Amino acid sequence: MTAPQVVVHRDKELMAKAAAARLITKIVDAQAARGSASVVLTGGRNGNALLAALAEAPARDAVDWSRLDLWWGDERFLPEGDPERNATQAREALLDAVPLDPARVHAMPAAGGAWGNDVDAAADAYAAELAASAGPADHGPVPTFDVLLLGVGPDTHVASLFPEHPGVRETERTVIGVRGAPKPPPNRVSLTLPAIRAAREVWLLAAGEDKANAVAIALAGAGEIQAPAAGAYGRGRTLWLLDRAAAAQLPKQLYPPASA
Ligand SMILES: O=C1O[C@H](COP(=O)(O)O)[C@@H](O)[C@H](O)[C@H]1O
Repeated sequence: MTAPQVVVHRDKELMAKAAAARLITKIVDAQAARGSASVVLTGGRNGNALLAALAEAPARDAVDWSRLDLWWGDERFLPEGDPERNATQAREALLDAVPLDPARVHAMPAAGGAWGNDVDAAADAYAAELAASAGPADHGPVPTFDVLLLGVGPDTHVASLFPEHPGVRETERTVIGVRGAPKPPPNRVSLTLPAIRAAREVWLLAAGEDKANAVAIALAGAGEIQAPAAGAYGRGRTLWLLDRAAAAQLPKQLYPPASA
C-alpha cells in the first residue's frame, strides 16, 4: 500500500486545470517510456471538469492520442448515449475533440446492448476485455494502468463501490455488476478494489465542501468497507487532489505544508 500524498489547490477550477496539466505530463512520459499509455477515467463532476480542462489545455497536442488506451472505473448501466452515462459525459467533455483510436477506447457495456439488461454479464464481459489486454508483465488479469482517476463521493464511495455494499468486499473479481446502488441509477458496473490497486498511480479527486467529511474520514485511517476511498491506492503512488473546501476538515498533520 502506498501512503497517500495530498495536494490542495485554491478552488475547483484551478484543481481541474492543474490535474489536467499533470495528466498530460504523465501520458507523454508513459508514451516516451513504453510506447503507449493507459488511463482509467472516472465519472462525476471532478472527473468531467478535469477532462474539460484537458480539452482547453494547449499542451494537449503533446499527447499522441492514437497511442492512448482509455478504460473506465465505473459506469451507470444505462442505454448507449444516455446523457447520464459516464462515457457519454466524457465524450462531450473531451473524447470527441481528440484523435483517439476507437479500438483503444474501452467503454463499459451499455444497458440494452449485447448483454441486454444483465448487469453481471456486462461486468463479466468487461473483465474479459481487461484480461485480454493484460500481459505477462502485469500483476493479474488487468493491465497495469498508468493513471487511474477516481472521484470521491460525499459518502466516500469511489467508482461504484459504496460503503458497506457487497461490491466493496469483493476480493476475487476485477469487475462487478452493482445492483441497488444508493446513488442513482441503481444498476452500475464497477472495477473492484483489487483491480483499482493494479494501477501504477491512483489519483483521487475531490472538490467542494460536501466532500470535506468524506476526505477527512478516508484519509484519517477509516476501513475500506466503511469508506471505500480509503482502500483505493496505486502500486507506485496514491495522490489526493483537493480544493481548499474539500480539504477543510483534514487533520492538521495530514494537510500538506505548502498549502497550510
Ligand atoms: O455516480 C458517480 O459518482 C462518483 C462521484 O461523483 P461526484 O459528482 O460526486 O464527484 C463518480 O466518481 C462515479 O464515477 C460516478 O459513477
